[in-house]
Amino acid sequence: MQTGFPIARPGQVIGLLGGSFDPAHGGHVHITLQALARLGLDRLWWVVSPGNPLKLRGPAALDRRMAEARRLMRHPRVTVTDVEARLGTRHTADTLAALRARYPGVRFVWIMGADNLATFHHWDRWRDIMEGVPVAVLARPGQGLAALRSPAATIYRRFRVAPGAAQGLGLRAPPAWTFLTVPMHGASSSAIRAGGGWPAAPAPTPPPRGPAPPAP
Ligand SMILES: Nc1ncnc2c1ncn2[C@@H]1O[C@H](COP(=O)(O)OP(=O)(O)OP(=O)(O)O)[C@@H](O)[C@H]1O
Ligand SMILES: O=C(O)c1ccc[n+]([C@@H]2O[C@H](COP(=O)([O-])O)[C@@H](O)[C@H]2O)c1
Repeated sequence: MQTGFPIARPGQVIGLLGGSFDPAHGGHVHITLQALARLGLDRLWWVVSPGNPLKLRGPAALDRRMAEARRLMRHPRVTVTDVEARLGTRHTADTLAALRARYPGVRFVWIMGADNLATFHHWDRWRDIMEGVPVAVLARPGQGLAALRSPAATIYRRFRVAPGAAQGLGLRAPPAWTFLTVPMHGASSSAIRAGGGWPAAPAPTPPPRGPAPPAP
């Protein structure tokens, strides 16, 4: 099992799929395999977040999410990592800056689902992210239009890379982003949580029973 900081060599192209993974599911595996096939990556890391800075509700414990992600995602070119907890970063702009400093010469590509492109302009220093690393966006059911009409997509329209050229995305100078209309997978962590597959927190303990009410 991988522990500590993952290994990467200068010149390698590493895809970063950041997420809460609360819990990991088939949609994450699906876009990972699509990204590996379509983006010319040497490796892909699942960057399991200590907690999305925009989400009010805290996720399940990091150890638990890591263990479940590692159980689900088994591939020789994929590493599940808690680098953000190790680096002490939460915002993606900080994570990318810290990774670039720690891994000189490694080329990182930020990977996300279409729902995140739609709200990308709310992220902290989102333009620094766009201008710091190439970005790959993968289709997600019901999210395509909002993503492609989003402020981020509109402002960076000129820098969009055609899907046919996406194999070389990681070698391009940013800003450079692509939208891959891959076959879609409908899984989401929120649906799993809502279905009771992964309770957000231990079930509340019922209040202690008091004495039985007096008989009427
Ligand atoms: N089914 C999917 N198709 C495409 N992208 C996905 C899919 N599921 C997750 N992603 C992407 O994977 C990354 C991590 O997702 P995350 O861990 O938040 O899971 P989620 O299912 O989106 O969670 P939630 O439902 O709680 O928002 C995000 O960039 C998200 O857009
Ligand atoms: O940096 C930000 O402002 C920011 C805002 C929202 C989401 N993110 C990152 O986006 C990734 C996907 O988040 P999530 O919770 O949708 O899985 C994860 O790595 C988050 O840390 C980052």
